[in-house]
Amino acid sequence: MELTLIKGHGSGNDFLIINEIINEVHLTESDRVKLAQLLCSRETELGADGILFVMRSERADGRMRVFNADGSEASMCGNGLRLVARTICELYGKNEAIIETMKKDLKVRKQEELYPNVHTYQVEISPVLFELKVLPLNLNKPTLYNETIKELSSDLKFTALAVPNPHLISIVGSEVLMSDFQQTISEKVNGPNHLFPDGVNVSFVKPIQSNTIYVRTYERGVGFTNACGTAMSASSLVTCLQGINQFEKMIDVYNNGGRVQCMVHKDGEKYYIDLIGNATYLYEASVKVDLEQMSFSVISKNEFTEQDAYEKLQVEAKQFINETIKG
Ligand SMILES: N[C@H](CCC[C@H](N)C(=O)O)C(=O)O
Repeated sequence: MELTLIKGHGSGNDFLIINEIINEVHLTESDRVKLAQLLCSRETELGADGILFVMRSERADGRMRVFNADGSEASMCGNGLRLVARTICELYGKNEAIIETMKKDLKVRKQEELYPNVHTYQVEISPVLFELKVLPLNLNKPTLYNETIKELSSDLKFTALAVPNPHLISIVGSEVLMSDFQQTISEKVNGPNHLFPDGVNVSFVKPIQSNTIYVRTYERGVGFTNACGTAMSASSLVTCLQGINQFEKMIDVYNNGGRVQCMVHKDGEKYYIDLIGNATYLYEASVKVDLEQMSFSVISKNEFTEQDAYEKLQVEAKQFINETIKG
């Protein structure tokens, strides 16, 4: 089959966007799994953290399905949703839209630029669920809020939540952040294990100053990524619950791929988060794919020029991280 796709990124979390609305290909479930495994491999000319399939929706402006590099499907993807928001808004000439995702239809909209000449979108991260059976996390309790998990560590405290993809979050100091502890426990909970049978995204969060945090995430189905949008949103919420940051105030979230902003809202007993960040296109490519042979070739590639503007944001973010955390 022949496909055109766009490679883009949100905070350096990179995706291949396959727009099924304009491609008019018919993809089966197994095609999607194979496309993710084949095209996302970093050994190939493309390579990415995941694939975003943009589809028509019967009730919303568009629909997103996200597959991790290992072929597993995720219920949600914050950085990816910004790219899908851009794709749908530009396709239909809109400034805001509703995107159907696996668990919920979510509001998205074009936003003021986060940095000069950086395409910026705001996406809704919701629902937020704390019940461990939703993640799932097999512990003998209904929720886990700032508590230890004895199988992982005797002193680090974790909070587990689904937004609605599953996250395990710990607020840590520089020493733990610099150690290889995150990798060790992330590999454990993402391999065959009884605690998290479906795996989990693991984030370590370092508060930097008022309304400013740094988040590093080991993603389920991928490994360490530059950033994870749902993880940064869930982490922002956890810092608000712990009184480190405030609800309804903009939080700057630094990550290894740059910076985003999160605002955490409390609506009665429910929480939701606005995630604001870049939706940057890198190139458009036409590819010829043979899923039986699991091979592909790139027929043409046209670069966008907008990455130059994003790199300036990235340089500033890196400098800030080096001075405040690693310094
Ligand atoms: N690895 C994640 C999906 C991708 C989420 C992400 N990259 C984001 O920006 O939210 C999972 O299996 O739940």
